Amino acid sequence: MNFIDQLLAAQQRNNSMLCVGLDPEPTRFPAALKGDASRIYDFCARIVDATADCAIAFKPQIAYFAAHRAEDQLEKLIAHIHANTPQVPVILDAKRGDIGSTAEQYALEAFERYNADAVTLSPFMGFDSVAPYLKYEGKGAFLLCRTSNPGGSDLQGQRLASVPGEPLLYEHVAGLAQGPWNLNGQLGLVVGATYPHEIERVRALAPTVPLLIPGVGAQGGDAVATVRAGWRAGAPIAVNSSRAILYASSADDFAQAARREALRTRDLLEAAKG
Ligand SMILES: O=C(O)c1cc(=O)[nH]c(=O)n1[C@@H]1O[C@H](COP(=O)(O)O)[C@@H](O)[C@H]1O
Repeated sequence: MNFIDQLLAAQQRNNSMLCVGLDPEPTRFPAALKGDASRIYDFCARIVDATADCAIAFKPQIAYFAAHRAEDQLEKLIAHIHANTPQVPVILDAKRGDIGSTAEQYALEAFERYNADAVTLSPFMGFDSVAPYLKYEGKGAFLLCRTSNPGGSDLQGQRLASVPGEPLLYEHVAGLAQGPWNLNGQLGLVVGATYPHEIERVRALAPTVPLLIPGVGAQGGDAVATVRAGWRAGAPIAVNSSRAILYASSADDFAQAARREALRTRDLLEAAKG
């Protein structure tokens, strides 16, 4: 099954557009695990197991593992998800972007070392920096388009006078992902939940690609406005929340609290479909 079909199947099975972000910070772990980077896998596996039936995807952020020399725990975690929850795909949030020869190594890392189903990429270096990922049949790649942070507009909001129609940079990226760059039909776009107007614009320019939409929860994005702007039947959206779910409780009941917050967010997103 290719990545987009995996997303559609998980969305249907779990009635969910919620992507559970796995951004483990040992200093925020509950007392029994607190400060212990060797317990990153244990913490994340508990979250995965508690939210597996209400997620469209899991999104581990690689920096939270690499910073703690915990790449082996990330490998083990993704293997755990595939073994126990094969119906929920894994998006490796690595935001890679480099010349083709280096991109080949990054693609190998994402899809063979970690066995992720999709990866996040920066499109800043152009098509030849994205192409190596597209050689992996069935794997997905999300291009940063209009990111959730305020500084995203510094570059993404600039107008391209030399491109027909003079689009803003993020609009141009959306058009490339919907059209000429989408060689294997597996490209998606990242658009922040903090900018619903821009989600709507991206959806108009890229009506069929999947959208990864981070920014609900800790960043304060509007879940209802996000779904209204981005959801269309047949074009999946994965709305990510990380810290609000992971750290819903700092006590021993952290996994149950994560589940409650995941269910609450999942239901809010579903209700907004109208
Ligand atoms: O690519 C991403 O996932 C991403 C893009 C973006 O525009 N904004 C954004 O916050 N993210 C990631 O989404 C997650 C958001 O985490 P919370 O703010 O804790 O929900 C982090 O892992 C970010 O790195």
